[in-house]
Order: sequence, then structure tokens, then C-alpha cells
Amino acid sequence: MKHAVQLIDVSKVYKSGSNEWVALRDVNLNVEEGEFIALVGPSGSGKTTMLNIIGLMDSPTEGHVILEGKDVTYLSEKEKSEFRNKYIGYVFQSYNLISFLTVYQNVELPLIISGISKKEREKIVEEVLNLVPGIYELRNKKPTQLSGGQQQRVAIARALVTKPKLILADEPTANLDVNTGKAIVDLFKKIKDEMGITIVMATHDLEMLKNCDRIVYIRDGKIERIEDKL
Ligand SMILES: Nc1ncnc2c1ncn2[C@@H]1O[C@H](COP(=O)(O)OP(=O)(O)OP(=O)(O)O)[C@@H](O)[C@H]1O
Repeated sequence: MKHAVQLIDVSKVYKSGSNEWVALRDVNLNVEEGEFIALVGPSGSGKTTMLNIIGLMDSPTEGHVILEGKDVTYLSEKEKSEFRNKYIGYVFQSYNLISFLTVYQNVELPLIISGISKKEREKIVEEVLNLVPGIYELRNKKPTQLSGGQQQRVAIARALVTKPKLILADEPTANLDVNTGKAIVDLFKKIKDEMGITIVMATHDLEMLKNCDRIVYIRDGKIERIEDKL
């Protein structure tokens, strides 16, 4: 099976003045296409740094990032941004929706950035609003009028609208109560099983962990162990 993501000897050192902080050290990881990987580790262990490096939002200090079989470590900022728009969807803990845009406009935005025509955008946004349960009827509302679970479903719709091959998610259920969180877990299950999208997610949510394929335990910037789920 083809690898969706490969990290080869990846290290990340943050420098501020004369201080250095090693956030990742010699990380090696292969993620297969269609796989759901959960990153688990204590606060400050390097999960977000790893997601940012896989998502081309941050560069490694050493090592290589291979996405879709292509070494993307040294692409220019413009090339990285094109790659991100085409290939990757992001879901954050705090939803990161734009407050002055409606649900519809939030979901539409990545398509505007990708230069898709208005007619085509209408078709795709309609499709995605129907694909994610319970948000079509909210399409004219603003994010502040929605519950946390509804906002997260809109954020997931926004991540799906460009038909990414990879979804990166950082603690997507951390701000939600158990029942609302379960709807998000079901949605990620659907994204994996029905859409075949590769998922890499930092999470401590037990319901989410039940649905992933492998759990990668991270401590002090290193992969401590990888657990296969049966
Ligand atoms: N821009 C930065 N500059 C300096 N240090 C940073 C920066 N970003 C992260 N770090 C440090 O790198 C380490 C790893 O941070 P990271 O956010 O990846 O951890 P995490 O596992 O995602 O933690 P949490 O679960 O709390 O979000 C932390 O010690 C953090 O303080």
C-alpha cells in the first residue's frame, strides 16, 4: 500500500535568543493511505508540532517530510501553500471559523481561495453541507449562533470541501461534552470508512481511540511506541 505520509528522521528545534527547545527528535513514521492514526502524549510532548510539520505549516530543522510519495520538505512557500490547498484539510480544537461569515460562506471560503467558479462552488458546498449531518439547515447562521458541536461539524465540512486526501486534526473533541463528541467521532469514522481519507489526529478521546487503526505514543518529542489496533 502507498504511504500517504512519511516522516524520515524529523527533528524540530525551536530557538529563542540563546535558548533552544527540542520539540521533536528523530521521528520516523509511515502512514498508509486511508489509515487513521491517533497521536497520544502528555501536554508539550510534540503532537501539535508534528501535525504542523506534516501539514506544511512548519518546517523541520532536520529530516524529510514525504507526502503522496513527494519530498515536500524544501518546497517554496508558494508551492507548499498550493500543496496544502489541494491535498490537506485541517480541523482544530477551537474550530477556527470566521465569525462574520455565515456557515455557508465559511465552508465556501477554501474553494474561493482555490479559484473555483461560483457555479461549481455552489454545487460542491451544497454537497458537503448535506454530507455532514445537521448543518444544512444552519447554512445562513453565523458561528456564534451555533453550539460547539455544530461549529466543529461546520469546521469539518470546511476541511472536506476541497476533497483532501489527508485530514489533520488537533484534539477535535476536547472542547465538547461526551454526547456531542460522539457525533464528531461518528463523522470521522464516516470520513475514514466511506471516503477513504487518511486521518492523523492528536486526541485523548477514548471513543475516538476505539476507531483509529494505530496509536502513536509520543513523549518528550520522541515516538515512544506504536500500538496496532486489531
Ligand atoms: N513556536 C514555538 N517556540 C518555542 N517553543 C515551542 C513553539 N511551539 C511549541 N514549542 C514547544 O515545543 C514543545 C512541544 O509543543 P507542542 O505544542 O507540539 O506539544 P503538544 O504535545 O501538542 O502539547 P498540547 O497537548 O499541550 O497541545 C512544547 O514544550 C512547546 O512549549
